Amino acid sequence: MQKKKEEKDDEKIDHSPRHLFQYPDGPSQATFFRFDDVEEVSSALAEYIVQVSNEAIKQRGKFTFVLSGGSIVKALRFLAEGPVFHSIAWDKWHVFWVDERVVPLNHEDSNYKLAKDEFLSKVPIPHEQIHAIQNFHDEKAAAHAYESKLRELVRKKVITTKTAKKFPRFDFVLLGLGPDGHVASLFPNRPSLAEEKLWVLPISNSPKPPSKRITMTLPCINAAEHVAFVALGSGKAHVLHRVLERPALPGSLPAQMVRVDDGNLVWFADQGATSELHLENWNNAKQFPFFDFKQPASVSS
Ligand SMILES: O=C(O)[C@H](O)[C@@H](O)[C@H](O)[C@H](O)COP(=O)(O)O
Repeated sequence: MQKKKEEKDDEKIDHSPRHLFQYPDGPSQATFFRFDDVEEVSSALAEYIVQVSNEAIKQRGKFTFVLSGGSIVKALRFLAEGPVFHSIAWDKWHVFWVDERVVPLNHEDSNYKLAKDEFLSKVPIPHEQIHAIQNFHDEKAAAHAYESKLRELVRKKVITTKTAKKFPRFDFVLLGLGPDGHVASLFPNRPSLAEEKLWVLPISNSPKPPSKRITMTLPCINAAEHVAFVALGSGKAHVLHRVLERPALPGSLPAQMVRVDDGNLVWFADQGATSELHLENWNNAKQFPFFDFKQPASVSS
């Protein structure tokens, strides 16, 4: 009888993708979506992005979308396919990067090149609305130049800001999860995690190659309207368990420091990535009907 009940509870957790997850050591909350495999995650992520994009375009005629590097860029492929592709007003999109490596934009290590090959070359976003981080072979100059560019786009009202805080408010930031808990190019136990004023920082000694990088700062990420983490595959299982279920020492897990100030933090993960989570302890998770995945995306006017 007891076993049957447990099986039933498990089933409820496994098959419902919507849970309101509360971080272990504070009031900050995130919505957690769990799916069977990468295909399902990619399709749900595409629908989520469509919904956020259409809403932003309806409200202010633009959508500001911030990309990461890493394996998750491939998960954007459903945006460039079928009815989803046709439901997006691509000419209203502005694309940014949360981090970049100091290599030429056509180099194999470039996050811009990865995004171009996997996604941007398949969708009609006007070239001048793709705001790559130009690197000049010097991470300090590049970080400074990108922050100036973002500030100029705030003045031109392409990017909004929060009135009380002086940080850009991007509509959507997409983040990958590093095996050591890093996010963007913000690595564990580094002074860059404590930055409070700057929007973009140079990184000179990244433990993940290449060592020279440029990254948005935590307050810049946390000021966004929607931040989505994507964790795929069993290689992310242990770090996902640490980030979601174990309070960490300050600075030791940058991903745990992503706490969206006044917006939505959402996790998308597959079975492999969630295999070390103790979902049976998530019984307090409430159903959170943030949006209905089954609704067809509407074309915005
Ligand atoms: O430029 C980068 O290196 C990234 O922006 C970085 O933060 C990445 O998203 C994670 O390291 C996850 O990468 P994988 O998904 O490839 O493990």
